[in-house]
Order: sequence, then C-alpha cells, then structure tokens
Amino acid sequence: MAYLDDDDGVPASLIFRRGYSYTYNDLILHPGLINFPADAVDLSTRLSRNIHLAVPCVASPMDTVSEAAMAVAMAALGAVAVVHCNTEAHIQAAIVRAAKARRLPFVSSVPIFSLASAPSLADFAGHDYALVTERGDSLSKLLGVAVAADATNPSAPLSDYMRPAPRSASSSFDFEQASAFLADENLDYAPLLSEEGEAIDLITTKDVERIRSYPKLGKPSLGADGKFIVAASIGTREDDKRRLEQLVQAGANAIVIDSSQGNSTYQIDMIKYAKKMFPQVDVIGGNVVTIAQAQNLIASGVDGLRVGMGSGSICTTQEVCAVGRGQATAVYKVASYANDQNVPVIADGGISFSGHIVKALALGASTVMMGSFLAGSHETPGAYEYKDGHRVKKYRGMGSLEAMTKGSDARYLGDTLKLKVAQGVVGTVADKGSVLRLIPYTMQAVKQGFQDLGASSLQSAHDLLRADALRMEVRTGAAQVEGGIHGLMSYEKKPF
Ligand SMILES: NC(=O)C1=CN([C@@H]2O[C@H](COP(=O)(O)OP(=O)(O)OC[C@H]3O[C@@H](n4cnc5c(N)ncnc54)[C@H](O)[C@@H]3O)[C@@H](O)[C@H]2O)C=CC1
Ligand SMILES: O=c1[nH]c(=O)c2[nH+]cn([C@@H]3O[C@H](COP(=O)(O)O)[C@@H](O)[C@H]3O)c2[nH]1
Ligand SMILES: [K+]
Repeated sequence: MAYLDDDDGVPASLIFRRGYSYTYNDLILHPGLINFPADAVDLSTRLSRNIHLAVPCVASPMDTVSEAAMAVAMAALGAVAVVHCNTEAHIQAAIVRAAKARRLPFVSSVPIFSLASAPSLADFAGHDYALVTERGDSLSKLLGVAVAADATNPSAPLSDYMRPAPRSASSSFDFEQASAFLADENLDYAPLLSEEGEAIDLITTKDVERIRSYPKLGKPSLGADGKFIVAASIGTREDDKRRLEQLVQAGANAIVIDSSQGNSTYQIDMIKYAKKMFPQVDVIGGNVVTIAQAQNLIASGVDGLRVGMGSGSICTTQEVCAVGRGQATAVYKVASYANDQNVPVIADGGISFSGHIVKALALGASTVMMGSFLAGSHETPGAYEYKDGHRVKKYRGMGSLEAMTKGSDARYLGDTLKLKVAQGVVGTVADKGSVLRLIPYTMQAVKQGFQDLGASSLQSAHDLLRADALRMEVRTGAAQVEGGIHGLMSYEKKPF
C-alpha cells in the first residue's frame, strides 16, 4: 500500500484556486506508476465534438504557418491545420480545396504553364519538371509536361519542347500507393490527376526518397468524405458569412472563428449563424480564457473551444491591453468546465517544447495549437533567408502591423477604428526541417511524458486529473532554473 502524504504534491483543483495566473513553466507534474511501454501511449483525441484525430496537434491559423502544404502534412500525420483567413475568401477556399484534393503528405509546388508560354529556366524555380495545362494553372486539363533541362532557349514557346505526360497517378493515391505506382511503372515522375482528369500535382522518385527518410506515417486524419480533414478560420464580420459558405463548399471540415476575445455578440451571432446554415460542420469558437467566456460560447452551440489570450510567442496582447491569463490556468479552468459539456479544448499558444504539450494535455486540453513551434518548417508559406549565418523563415503575429496591413485591414481598420495598434510582432524562426519529422519525434517525447505520469492515454490523463490523482507543484524561480540546463561552459542542444 502506497504511503499517502497530503502534501506530497497537490492536485490541480487546489493549485488553481489561489488567485494566481500560472503558465506551463510555473508548474511541474509529479510522476506516477509506469506499467506500460511509452509506445503503448494512445494520444488519439478530438479536435471538436465530431472530429477525431490520432495526433493532438493543430497548426495555427496564421499566414506564416498554415496553407495547403501544412494542411496536407498535418492531416497525413493524423493532426490538423487551420487554414488562415488573412487573404481573400476565394483564395482561402482554393487553398482548402487544394489540400483536400490530395492524399500525399506534401505539396510539390511544381510550376504549371500554359502551352503558349515560353518559360525560362528560372521559371522552373528549381524543379526538374513542370506541368502543362490548358489554362496554365491547376485543376485544369493536363496537356503534357515540361522538363527543366529542355528549357535552354527562353524565347522558345513551350509547344516546341513539351513532352507527352507519362502515365498519371490518381490524386487519391496515398503515399504508399503513389510510390508503388512509380516503382511498378518504372517512372522517375508522374503527374497526379483528379477523377475529372484535372492536374493536381506531380510526384517524383526524389519525393518518395525524402518522405521515406522521415518516420513512418501513422493513421491520417480523414473525414467522412475519405479526404484529408482540413479546418479553416473566419472572422465575425458580415462578409465572413460569404467566406464561411465558400469554405464549406470547398470541403472544410471545421470552421474556427478567429478572435483574441471570443466572448462577443459578434461571435455569438456568427456561431449561431454557422450552426444553423451548416450543421454538419463543426464550429470552434474562441479565444477564451475564463469559464464565463466559455459558458457563453458553449451555450451558443460551439463544438470546440480555443483557449489562450496573450500567451503566444508573438503576442503582445497582455502588454497592450492588459487582458489575458496565464496559459496553464486558462487551459485548466476552461477545460474543467468545457469537458463536462463534451466540448474539447484546444490549448492555443505558448508551446515551446514537448513538455509544454504534456502539461497542456494533462491539464485538460484535448489538443495543442502551435504557431512558432511549427513556423520555420518546410511546410510553412514563405522562403528561407539567411540571418547571421542561420537559415530562418519569417513568423509574424496576425495582429502585427505587417499582417494587419496585408489582409486583415477591414477587420482592424475598417468601420470607425482608424488608428492602428499592433497586438503582435514580426520575427524570424530557425529552419525546423519538415513537420513530417518534427511532429513524430515530438509525439514520441510526449508519449514518454505520459508514461512518466502513469497515463497510458489522453483519456487516462484526464481521468487522473479529475480524480485529483495527478499531482503537481508550483516551481520556485530557482526550481525552474534547476529544471533547465545549468552550470555548463557550453553545450549543444540536439533534441532528436
Ligand atoms: N490568442 C491571442 O492571444 C491573440 C490572437 N490574436 C490573433 O490576431 C487576429 C485578430 O484577432 P482580433 O483582433 O481579436 O480579431 P477580431 O476580428 O475578433 O477583432 C477585431 C476588431 O473588430 C471588432 N469586430 C469584430 N466583429 C465585428 C463586427 N461584426 N462588427 C463590428 N466590429 C467587429 C472587434 O470587436 C475588434 O475590435 C486573430 O488571428 C487572432 O487569433 C490577436 C491578439 C491576441
Ligand atoms: O496577441 C497576439 N497577437 C498576434 O498578433 C497573434 N497572432 C497569433 N496569435 C496567437 O498566438 C498563437 C500562436 O502562439 P505560439 O507562437 O506561441 O504558438 C496563435 O494560434 C494565436 O492564437 C496572436 N496573439
Ligand atoms: K506573449
């Protein structure tokens, strides 16, 4: 019989009672009993009432994070991305459609030309091949392929050297089917065509080798339509109703209503409208950090809640507006209410490493939403640049001046509000490689954390939390220093 000491750690229900706003770093979770291997930990979860995921990770709706490439990679991994709305509605819908047209874990971004064009080698943008279609864009009839090595004379029209397309693969092929197709047909590359014969993409043996170098893909996130699950964000303005309709037509499985303070009549009206018009699509509301806010949105019919205000790495909301909450407290409080209402919680922002994910999930979240953690990966929009010898990509807050003047102008500056005040910054993050590698390694670390807790699944972690069996403590400043790397002259931190 285990020796029980009331003070041998305290349950969350006591920790979060004292009028402090705690963040992940303030807390340390206590170990439980290990009686299963780390590989046996089941991290499967729900994004929202009706959307099941094998991997509890969500890519933020930000224009330096989530477009088609992130959406297909995350869905192929068993996770999900929320396509941002900082662009015209028809472009956002086209991104959702492009992601849902694929079953491969990547978007190759091969150039697509029309027969009348005369591309230069530079127009191939480093690709060995390009597709030639009737209209010169995707979702148009495939005419043939262009090979970069043939583009020696920039004034020569493509019709002079276009090659007939080799046998095409179906865009509904997953990675294993597509790589088997290339091998069986003995091809170096193959166009991917939709059932209607439209050009979707192109796969090469180089792509196959690259994907094979990553950890094996698990169970993908697939909707009832058999296609990748893709979510998309909208705002709460009148014209967001038209955006919503276009996104639903494009096949979006979930709609995230994107706001820093979700407890508004604007959002409540939009939730009701969306649920009435498209009851088959899950609506995720937010952001909220208190039970009172959550109550309003749940009463309005949301299927999921996004939690976090000012906790993001690029967020200045707490500095600018003085409003928000420590992320650990916010997640615990909102989840303790929402989980009772069968509404899953997304812990949004402030995830810097795998331990933060363990803490967010152990405190009641069903998924974590990440911006900076995924920023700088191959799958994010934007090009790499070099800064002080480091390969970096831009990452910016959606409330930064730069992002606001790009697309969300109407949202911030329209109507009566004419003075721009930023609630976010623009920065850079290091190259993270592919999320197809980053997420599996990170999830392995999260499984090891769950094993340490003695929780063999996300459900079991939530059960331990509710039963007050999960113990934890607040760390002093010195304990936090002790928990990090210290006392070394120099070191190299290589996580995997
Ligand atoms: N999670 C966080 O801590 C934060 C996130 N952000 C991100 O920045 C972006 C923008 O967030 P917000 O500025 O909160 O966007 P928002 O669209 O909720 O609010 C912008 C402004 O428009 C007003 N507004 C919204 N709907 C309206 C309507 N129908 N009629 C009249 N006025 C209306 C709002 O009250 C607010 O003043 C999002 O991507 C959000 O996720 C920004 C700050 C903090
Ligand atoms: O105060 C803010 N100003 C902004 O400009 C901004 N842009 C994004 N977000 C929120 O931050 C989350 C991503 O946070 P991380 O980089 O820490 O993952 C995202 O998922 C958002 O919730 C913002 N918050
Ligand atoms: K912050």
